[in-house]
Amino acid sequence: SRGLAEQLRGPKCSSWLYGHIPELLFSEEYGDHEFQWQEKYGPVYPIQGYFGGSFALRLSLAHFYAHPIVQESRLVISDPSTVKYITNSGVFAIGPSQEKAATVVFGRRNVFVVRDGDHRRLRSWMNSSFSSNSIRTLLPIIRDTATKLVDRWEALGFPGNTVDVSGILNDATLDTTGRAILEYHFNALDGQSDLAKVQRGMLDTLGSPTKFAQLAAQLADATLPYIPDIVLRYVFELPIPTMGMFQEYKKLTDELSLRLLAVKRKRQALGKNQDFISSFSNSDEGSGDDDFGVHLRTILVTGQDTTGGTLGWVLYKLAEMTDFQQQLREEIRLTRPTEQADYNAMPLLNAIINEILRMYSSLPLAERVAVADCILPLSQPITTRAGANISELPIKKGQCVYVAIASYHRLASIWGPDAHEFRPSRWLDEKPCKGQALGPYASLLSFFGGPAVCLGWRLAILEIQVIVVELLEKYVLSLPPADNNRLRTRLAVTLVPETLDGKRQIPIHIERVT
Ligand code: HEM
Repeated sequence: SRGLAEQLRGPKCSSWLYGHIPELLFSEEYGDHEFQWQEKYGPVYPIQGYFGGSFALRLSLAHFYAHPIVQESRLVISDPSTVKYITNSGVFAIGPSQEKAATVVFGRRNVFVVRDGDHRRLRSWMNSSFSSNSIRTLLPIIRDTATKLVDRWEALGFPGNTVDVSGILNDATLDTTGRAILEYHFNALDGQSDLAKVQRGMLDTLGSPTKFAQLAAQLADATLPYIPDIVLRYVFELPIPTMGMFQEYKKLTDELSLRLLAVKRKRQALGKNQDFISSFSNSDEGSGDDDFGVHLRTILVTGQDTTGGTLGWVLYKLAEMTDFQQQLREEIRLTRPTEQADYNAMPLLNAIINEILRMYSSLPLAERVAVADCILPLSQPITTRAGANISELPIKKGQCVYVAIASYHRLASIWGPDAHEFRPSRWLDEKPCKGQALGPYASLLSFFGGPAVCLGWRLAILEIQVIVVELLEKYVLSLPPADNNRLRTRLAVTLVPETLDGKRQIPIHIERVT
C-alpha cells in the first residue's frame, strides 16, 4: 500500500504523460489551477505526477535512482499543521527535481541538498553573516547600493519616461549580496561585470518565457530525477552555447571564490575576522577550498531574483496605487529613517512589502520528499473518496509533496474572507494572520520555515525597505497610459512579472518628485 494519499479527493487528470504538473508549474498565470483546486479540495489534496501510473516505466527508470520516488501521485499541502510538520520534523528532504536542479547550478553538497548534521554544520557558519546583528551593520552598504541605483536611473534617462525597471533591480540585489556578504564589488549596476552578465544569461535561459523553453523546463522537471549525476556532468560539458554558459559561470565563480579565499587568508594573518569568508575558512567546511565556489554560487543566485522580483512587484503596485504611494512618501518624509529600527517602525512601508510577499512570494512552492514512512498531522479532518473521515494522514517513504506557499497565503481560515484580495491595509489591522506563525517574518511562509528557513530573509527585507524608501523620496511612479499595463505572474525559477504579451518586464512611468 502507498499510504492514504491515493485515497484523497483531488482534480481529475487529463495527461497521462505529464499529469497535473503543467497546470501546477507552467500555467499562464501562476496559480490559475492551484488556487481553484484548493477552494474545491481543501488544503491537502493529491495531484497526478509525471508518467501517471505506468508501473513498467517507473520500474525501468527506478534503477537509475537511489531512492524510490512515488511519481504518480504528489500531495499539494497548505494545511498549517501539516506544513509545520514538513518544515520541522526532519522527515522530509528537498524533492527530486529541485535536488537535481540545485546540484546542476550550484554544485554538489550545496545547502539545499545536504541533510541533518551536514546541513546544521553548513548553516552554522553561513548563519553568522546573516544574523540580525550582522545585517544591521550592513545598512550603509545597502544605502550605498540604493544611491547607485538612483544614479543608474538618472544615467539611463528614466525620469520623464516609461521604462522597464525589472533588470536593474536584479543588478542592485546582486551588488548588495556581493558587497554585503562577500566584500566584493560586482558592479552589476555599472554594467561592467562579466560574472553578473553570465549569471543573468543563465537565469534568463533557465526561466525563458518561450514555448520551447517551457517545454524544455517541463521535460527537465520530469526526467532530471532519473538522470545519474555522472551523465548530467557530461551533458553540461557538451559544446553547445547553453552549456557553454553554465561552464563559463562555474569557471568564473570558482576563480572568484579562490581569489576571495586567498585575499582573506592574507588579511586573517593580521588578526581575527568574523565575516562570511573567514568563518568558512575557519570552519570544518573550510577543509576543501573547492566547496566555497558551491556556496558562493548558492547565495549569489538565491539572493538575486527573489529579492529583485519582490522589489519589482512593490514598485509596480505602488505605481498602481497612487494614493497609497503618496501616503507612503509622506510617511518617509516624517520618519527620515536612518537606523534599521526606523525602517521597521514604518507601518505603510512594511504593509506594502508584507502584502507583496504574501501575494507574490518569489518561491511559491517547495518540493519535498518523505525520507521515511510517517503520519502527517492535519488541522482539519479530510473526507476520503470512500467517505471516511480521517484526522491524520499516513504516507510512505518516497512520497513527493509540494509545500504550497502561495496557496497557504490564500487560506480564508488564516487570512480572512478577503484572502485573495491584494490589500496592504490588512497589515495595519490588529492581527492579519489568524494562525500561528510558520515562518520567521510577519507570520508569512514566503521565507519557508524550520531548519531550512531562508538564509537571507533579514538581508532581503532590509534591502527592499531601503531601496523603496530611496526611490520614493526621489520619484513618483505611475502606470503607463496604455491599456496594456497589466502584469501577470509566471513561475520561471522564481515568480516573475510578465506583460500580457509575454515579455519579462515591469513598465513604469517615472517622474522626479518636485
Ligand atoms: C524576498 C526575497 C527572498 C525570498 C522570498 C526567499 C525565499 C526562500 C525560500 C522559500 C526558501 C526555501 C526554499 C526551499 O527549501 O525549497 C529559501 C531558502 C534559501 N534562501 Fe531565500 N529568499 C529570499 C532572499 C534570499 C537572499 C537575499 C539570500 C541570500 C543572499 C537567500 C538565500 C537562501 C538560501 C541559501 C536558502 C537555502 C536554505 C537552506 O536550505 O538551508 N534568500 N529562500
